[in-house]
Amino acid sequence: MSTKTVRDYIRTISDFPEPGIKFRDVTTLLADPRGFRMCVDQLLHLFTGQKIEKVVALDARGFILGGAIAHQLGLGFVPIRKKGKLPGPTLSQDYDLEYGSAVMEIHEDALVAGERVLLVDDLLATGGTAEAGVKLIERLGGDIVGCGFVIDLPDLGGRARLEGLGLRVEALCSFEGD
Ligand SMILES: O=P(O)(O)OC[C@H]1O[C@H](OP(=O)(O)OP(=O)(O)O)[C@H](O)[C@@H]1O
Ligand SMILES: Nc1ncnc2[nH]cnc12
Repeated sequence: MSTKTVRDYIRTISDFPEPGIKFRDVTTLLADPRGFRMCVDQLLHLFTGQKIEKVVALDARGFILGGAIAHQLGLGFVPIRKKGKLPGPTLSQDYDLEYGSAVMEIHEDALVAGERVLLVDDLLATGGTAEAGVKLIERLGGDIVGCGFVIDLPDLGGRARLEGLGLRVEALCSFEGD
């Protein structure tokens, strides 16, 4: 019987997209039927018993997980997209990345004030992307139940940043000190 964990399915590629970055690649996790199911089931399990009304996920890798989680919970899904991709009226939020900076957007009518939201992405590094998502959700009046990630890179400070905002942060595995 296989004892592979979610972490075991993740591939590391050095010097992508820039020299010095160790890219933690979830495509190898998602391509494996057991790996994909395992990570969706484990994320769901972490939030069992919580009242969640919408699943919001971050462009682009977060959509794969967020869509599967929303489907499994029978909930609606809301995308937070990189600038210029959403067709309707949007709110925008600047953010910094481990390698660059960008703008995220959400449709103005994507959430009802007070709606209880689970925020999902594949990976937490500096937390800049997730914090932009948090700000957009909160600007629409959303109430964030928690933030779920497959991978945490704690050395980059994202978990501390989100927890400093009073948010519950859950990740299935971490890579640190290497
Ligand atoms: O915690 P941070 O330092 O903000 O980094 C984490 C973000 O970086 C990656 O997305 P990326 O911007 O590479 O976009 P992609 O999902 O479209 O590949 C990852 O999927 C997270 O969204
Ligand atoms: N090291 C990393 N690997 C994969 N995605 C990332 N997003 C930000 N940092 C990353």
